[in-house]
Amino acid sequence: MTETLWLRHPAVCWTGNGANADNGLVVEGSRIRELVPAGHEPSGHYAHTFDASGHVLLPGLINTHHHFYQTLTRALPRALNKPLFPWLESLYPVWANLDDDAIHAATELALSELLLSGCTTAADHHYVFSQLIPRAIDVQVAAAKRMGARVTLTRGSMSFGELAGGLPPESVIEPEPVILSESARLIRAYHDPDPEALCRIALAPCSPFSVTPELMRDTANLAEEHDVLLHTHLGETRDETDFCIQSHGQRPLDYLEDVGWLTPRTWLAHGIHFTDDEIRRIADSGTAVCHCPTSNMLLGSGHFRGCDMHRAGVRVGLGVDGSASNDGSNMIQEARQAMLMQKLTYGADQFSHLDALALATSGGAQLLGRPELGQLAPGKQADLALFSLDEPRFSGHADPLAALLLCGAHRADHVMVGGQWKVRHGGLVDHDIQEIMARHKQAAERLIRRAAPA
Ligand SMILES: Nc1nc2[nH]c(O)nc2c(=O)[nH]1
Repeated sequence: MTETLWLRHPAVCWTGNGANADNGLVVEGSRIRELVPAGHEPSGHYAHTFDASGHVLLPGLINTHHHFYQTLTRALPRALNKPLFPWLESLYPVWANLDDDAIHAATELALSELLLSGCTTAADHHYVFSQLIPRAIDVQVAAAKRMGARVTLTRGSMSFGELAGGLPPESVIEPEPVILSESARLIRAYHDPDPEALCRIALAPCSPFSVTPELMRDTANLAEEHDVLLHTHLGETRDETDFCIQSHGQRPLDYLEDVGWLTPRTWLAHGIHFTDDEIRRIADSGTAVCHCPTSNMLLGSGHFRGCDMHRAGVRVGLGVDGSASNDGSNMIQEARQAMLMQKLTYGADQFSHLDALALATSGGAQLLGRPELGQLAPGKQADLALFSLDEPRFSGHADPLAALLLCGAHRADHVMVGGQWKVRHGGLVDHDIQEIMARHKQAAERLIRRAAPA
């Protein structure tokens, strides 16, 4: 018989769907078997119990946009206080020196940081390939497997170099036939469509200023052929809009439609600079958008129109973005940032802590095509995060769920992925975080040493 575990007596259990689980829930194997309402006990047998008292129990958080490798270039002086284009131009030459060890270390570190913040599923956008790392995604697959988090690894790409009028230097662009054949190889090797999947692959040409329209079209066809998702940066800055008009003769959304990407297969990162009519077209097409509040503030990219998107019916999720423009990978903090940013943009009564939690859970599950994640309900995957409120920052609170975001929770106490504990008592179960940090720090130092002076 599969192991059964009753997580009982949480301070609050937020299921994300209105169902009552005041007395916790029962996990059987990799799934949730039943929710236990107030005053009830589980209806069937359970072999073990877990005392969740004093904890807020949530669905595992879902991060829908990251660049794990950027954890190696956090708070880098040459990139500070710059908007997107100069920021990227200062970092491309550093990222050109990434190697397999660096990618492995960054993937482990980023996933550790995410798990410790209550995140159980993460989408990574890796778009830097060079002769040093022709097979970066294979390295990420191995590292993610070691960490045990659920991932969607996107095969990113850059093909539109500065000689042809794009933004990135030639050192980080690849020939398009290589991008396409590698994308197909990775899907065949690693994409798992099973609802229990720990690893999926999606295709992600980087941005309108770093790939050609031809690559966008060919990638859309490939995604259709293999039934995988599409991801790209769009609508992030005014510079990007100006670039699109000058280089492609179109606003970013027209460009997206023209290359065959305005479809439910696509989720966009950022999505800030859209008109009302463009938001309506995004909603009508079923295209989804990932909001990255901290990065948008740090790079001064603009105000995400979350409430307008919601009213129009756009599917919206949350992402920490890369750790060179955040510079952390903390999903519960990112939910707080989303709440604050939307309140600032629309008014205090227009976006609540519950709206932010929905973005960070069921919103993300929808973006990544994972209906079995993002909510607590019988049959869903047992991906859970438990936060202790036994910290000075929460002392005196009246509402545990509101306190989580208002008082600034930053660390999960226990985290489960597919029925397996990955974090217990605020620490990784299967790994030594000090060892992961030591390897990561060495890789970051090596990378900076190799880079030419700014
Ligand atoms: N926030 C970010 N935006 C981007 N656009 C692009 O082409 N690359 C990036 C990136 O790394 N971060």
